[in-house]
Amino acid sequence: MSRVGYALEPKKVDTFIQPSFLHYAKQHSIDLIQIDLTIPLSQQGPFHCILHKLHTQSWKNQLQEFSTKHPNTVIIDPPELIDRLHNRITMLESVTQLQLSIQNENATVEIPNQVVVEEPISFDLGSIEEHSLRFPLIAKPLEANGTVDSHNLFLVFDRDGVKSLDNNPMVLQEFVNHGGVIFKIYVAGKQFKCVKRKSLNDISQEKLKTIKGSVPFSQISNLGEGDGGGSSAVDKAEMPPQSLVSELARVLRERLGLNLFNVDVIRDGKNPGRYLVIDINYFPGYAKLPSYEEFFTNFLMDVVQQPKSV
Ligand SMILES: Nc1ncnc2c1ncn2[C@@H]1O[C@H](COP(=O)(O)OP(=O)(O)OP(=O)(O)O)[C@@H](O)[C@H]1O
Ligand SMILES: O=P(O)(O)O[C@H]1[C@H](O)[C@@H](O)[C@H](OP(=O)(O)O)[C@@H](OP(=O)(O)O)[C@H]1O
Ligand SMILES: [Mg+2]
Ligand SMILES: [Mg+2]
Repeated sequence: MSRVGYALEPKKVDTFIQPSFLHYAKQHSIDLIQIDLTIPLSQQGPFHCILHKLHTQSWKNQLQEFSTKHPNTVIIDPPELIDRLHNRITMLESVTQLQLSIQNENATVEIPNQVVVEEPISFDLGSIEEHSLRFPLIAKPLEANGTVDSHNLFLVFDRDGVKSLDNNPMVLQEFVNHGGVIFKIYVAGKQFKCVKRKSLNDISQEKLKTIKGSVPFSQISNLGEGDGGGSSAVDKAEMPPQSLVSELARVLRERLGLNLFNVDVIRDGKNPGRYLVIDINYFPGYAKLPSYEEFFTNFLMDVVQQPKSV
């Protein structure tokens, strides 16, 4: 039996550590063991591998100490590399200037045009022109550290909308119409899977003439059905080419130096060969994937069979 320790928030334990997963992993000689956060990590183990999604300095110190004492334990993943996903600018840096070699596909992968606003109240609106940003924009807290606040997004329709934002560092990103469907590529080491989900509806030119200021994300669904969107749009949407999905998963895994993440990708409604990465999340909700038990166990088997080289 290989021993895999996990250190996760209680909510994540509830969703991710399902009995079906524990059972499937055990059948494949993987024992998943909950790390007791009330006891120093150094007093626990041994572990072939440690999975974690905790970001306190105390946890990072414990991991560092454990790793020094037990260099053969694989830490999935290094905290300093995970930290790059906690800032919405550094998160997307690995995507810029991606030269994907996608066979037989006329496709590009980019990120939306965006700018950081440190203080919305005193923001120099001239920067909007300077960065050639076009309304509507989507405003996202710069910090993406898993807190409720980090998911408080706004649609911004004009300059007054920028001024009305909460006075925290934000990223202003161009909203790209994409037919109301988002593609989520889940990566776990060499394993990857792309699924489609409902996303924000397109914003029509008509609507743009009538809506002013900014609208919090929680109210965006009240803007009406829009053009496209809805669950039938999801059913009808064509998946991105498999070669794009596999290349994106492979290249990002290499560039980020991470094993566990998902990538949110949209397809430009005006240019179906243009794909945009809008978000990358560390250790996402794998349990939402069909047969996640097998998907994740395959990953763990790769890790324990080839320590330190996944
Ligand atoms: N640039 C964009 N253009 C169009 N739609 C966007 C854009 N950015 C985000 N969205 C929409 O807003 C949603 C939330 O944005 P994003 O994924 O960046 O936020 P998040 O808080 O990090 O979400 P989560 O981590 O839960 O996936 C996306 O799933 C998509 O529907
Ligand atoms: O709350 P933070 O730490 O930010 O992480 C969330 C991610 O941002 C989301 O992307 C995850 O949902 P998806 O797996 O549907 O992307 C979401 O999955 P979950 O709610 O199933 O745990 C979380 O992992
Ligand atoms: Mg997202
Ligand atoms: Mg996110």
